[in-house]
Amino acid sequence: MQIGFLEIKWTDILDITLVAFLLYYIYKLVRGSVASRVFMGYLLIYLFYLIVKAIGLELLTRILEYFMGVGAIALIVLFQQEIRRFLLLVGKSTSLTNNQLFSNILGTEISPEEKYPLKNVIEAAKTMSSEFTGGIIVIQKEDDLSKFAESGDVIDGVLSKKLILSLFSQYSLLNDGALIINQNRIKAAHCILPIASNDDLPSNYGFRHRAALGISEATDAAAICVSEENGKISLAIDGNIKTISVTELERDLKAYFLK
Ligand SMILES: Nc1ncnc2c1ncn2[C@@H]1O[C@H](COP(=O)(O)OP(=O)(O)OP(=O)(O)O)[C@@H](O)[C@H]1O
Repeated sequence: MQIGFLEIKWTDILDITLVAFLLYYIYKLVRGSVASRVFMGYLLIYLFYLIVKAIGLELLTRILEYFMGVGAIALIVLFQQEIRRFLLLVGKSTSLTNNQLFSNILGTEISPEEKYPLKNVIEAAKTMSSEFTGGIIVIQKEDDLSKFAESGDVIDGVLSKKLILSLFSQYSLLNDGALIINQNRIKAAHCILPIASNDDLPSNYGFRHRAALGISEATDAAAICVSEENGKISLAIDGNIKTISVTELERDLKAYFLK
């Protein structure tokens, strides 16, 4: 195909489409985190490098080339969480056990409702909210959370509303920190989560909310945060946190885990 003086082959269109998808997925993964600013910074330097190269400023081109060479390694270190999530995403969508046919043959099929028994968690959050009991409940998705579970106390008990409420009760020695849930088991309580680096958060979001946001930035887990101060429920997913009603909590958790 000829557009003006440009000759465009079908491979060029395929190339541009694939790059656009790649950039879109990278943007989706880093959106809202500090990594997104680093990514934008690197992109701007790269654009500057292209301009400098086109103009023919050789010394500056060389310096920028060296800088970007080292920068690429720095980016891998900085983006290791995002790269992991990206690879998990790719692996997940091509995984044999996710395929209906293979699941039936292998007999490994578990319905999403069985895998993520959200009802107990939603009920517990509702009660905690009405009683102004503060707490963070982290629901594991694909990413392994054992590193965070190890920072707390092992529970490994069957998930139930009563157990969640007992662990967060004011008389519990484990009511500080976060609860980590994996499928139908409460893995650990009293866990320490990474604190979010995002500094555009509302002033009423203290360390509890920042910890909930932090785990959602670092992994694909969802974190429910109930405020001790005002009983409000917030939900952190994919590096975003918002204060929501119980009905919205149910809707959003189902959309995230069951679809
Ligand atoms: N890194 C962390 N990981 C897990 N939990 C944490 C972490 N940091 C703080 N918390 C929890 O948050 C509590 C302190 O909450 P803080 O009052 O600072 O937060 P907040 O977001 O204002 O919540 P609230 O609305 O409930 O007051 C601590 O007692 C602890 O249970």
